[in-house]
Amino acid sequence: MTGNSPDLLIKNIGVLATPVGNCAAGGDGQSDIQFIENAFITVKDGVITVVGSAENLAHIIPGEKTVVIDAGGKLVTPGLVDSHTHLVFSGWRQKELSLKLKGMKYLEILKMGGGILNTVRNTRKASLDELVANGMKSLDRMLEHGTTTCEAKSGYGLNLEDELKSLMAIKEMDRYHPVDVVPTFMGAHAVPEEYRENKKEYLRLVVEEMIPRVARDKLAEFCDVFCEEGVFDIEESRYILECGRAHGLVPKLHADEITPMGGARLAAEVGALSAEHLIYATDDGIRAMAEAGTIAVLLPGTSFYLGESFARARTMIEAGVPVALATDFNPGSSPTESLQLVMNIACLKYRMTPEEVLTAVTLNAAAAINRASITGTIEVGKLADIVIWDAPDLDFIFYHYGVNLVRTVIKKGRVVVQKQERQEDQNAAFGVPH
Ligand SMILES: N=CN[C@@H](CCC(=O)O)C(=O)O
Ligand SMILES: [Zn+2]
Repeated sequence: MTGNSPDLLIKNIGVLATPVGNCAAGGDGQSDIQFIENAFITVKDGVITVVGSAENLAHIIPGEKTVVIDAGGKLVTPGLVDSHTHLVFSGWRQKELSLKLKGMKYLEILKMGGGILNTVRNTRKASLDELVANGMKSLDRMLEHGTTTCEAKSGYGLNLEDELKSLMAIKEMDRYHPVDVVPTFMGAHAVPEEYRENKKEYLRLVVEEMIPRVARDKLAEFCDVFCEEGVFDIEESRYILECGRAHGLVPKLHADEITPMGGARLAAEVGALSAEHLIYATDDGIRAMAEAGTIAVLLPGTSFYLGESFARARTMIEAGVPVALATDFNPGSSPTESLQLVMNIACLKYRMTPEEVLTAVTLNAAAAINRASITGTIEVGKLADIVIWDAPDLDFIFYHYGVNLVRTVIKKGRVVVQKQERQEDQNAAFGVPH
């Protein structure tokens, strides 16, 4: 009897909101959300076994060991998926803020040897353990804000040894932290200072030494390149991504972030799973992505933080490109772990609806890192990655902004975040003299 009873029962869900399916949703499909009122969920061995509405709850027989969570009539969604982060680094860059306020541009700071190159100097000096400790702290913050899976890029090592160290740090974090961490190799994040006069030689190092080693040691699933003016141009980016693919690394691309370079089209041409940023993607690039089925990973927090324009999310959705949203968490252009904040910015600045945003941070984000068959929706057979919000409905989390509205986070069926609830009676007692 106990053998068949669920490990976890979440009951009294006011409204359960989830996309459905295992594939990225574009066009009208981006706003297809299933809403179930008065819902419950059961979980066994970390996997969702039943999603039902209250009238069927009587059929569920909890065992002695079943953990029962009362969702208190609140909103429940899938755990959030952050599909673009630069999680592994040492040293924050708060000094750049005053430069930015004086009008200095992101690429100017990089050209002076600051920006990414500043972080490279600090990351090279850091030990593996230090990188893991820094990353774990940020993963804690992500989890508190509802993120249950994230992607993480290397790219602050920029030599064989330190790129491997960064990817090993990701592996360690994935092993020890409840958040699942999916690794991307990004040795082509910048040209390191020692190769400034000899970029060709750095390209050779990436292609002939780093990629084969990363692939051999199974340290990454994806290969990403910063395709940008003064960093890697279109043909250099194509060369690196094709070499990565030949070694089994799926292409991704930082495309058209600060300069319109034709990155969106390149991503489509090389069969990239996703193109990221896309602030200056052209109509032609967007069409090419729609035809190729490339997912757009948009990063509105970065536009907000750099004072740049906002990507044309509505044009992309209307063209049928599936849109995902991510933090771009990094120490320079987007120092935030909160996907919730990004959801708010996307709603208000991209004019994406709450339904479109929910798909963008769950199903589409999972698809952008090849995880849509196991997470990103609340459906039988998927991992029990679930958030209970201190909110009565989906609209509320877009309306009440700038605060953390997560109440409970469940990862693979285990409660990993539980906020202290204010008791009704405590509320009632408020203002009563002692
Ligand atoms: N644009 C390139 N890489 C990061 C920024 C990294 C940094 O500034 O340290 C991004 O995606 O925004
Ligand atoms: Zn990035």
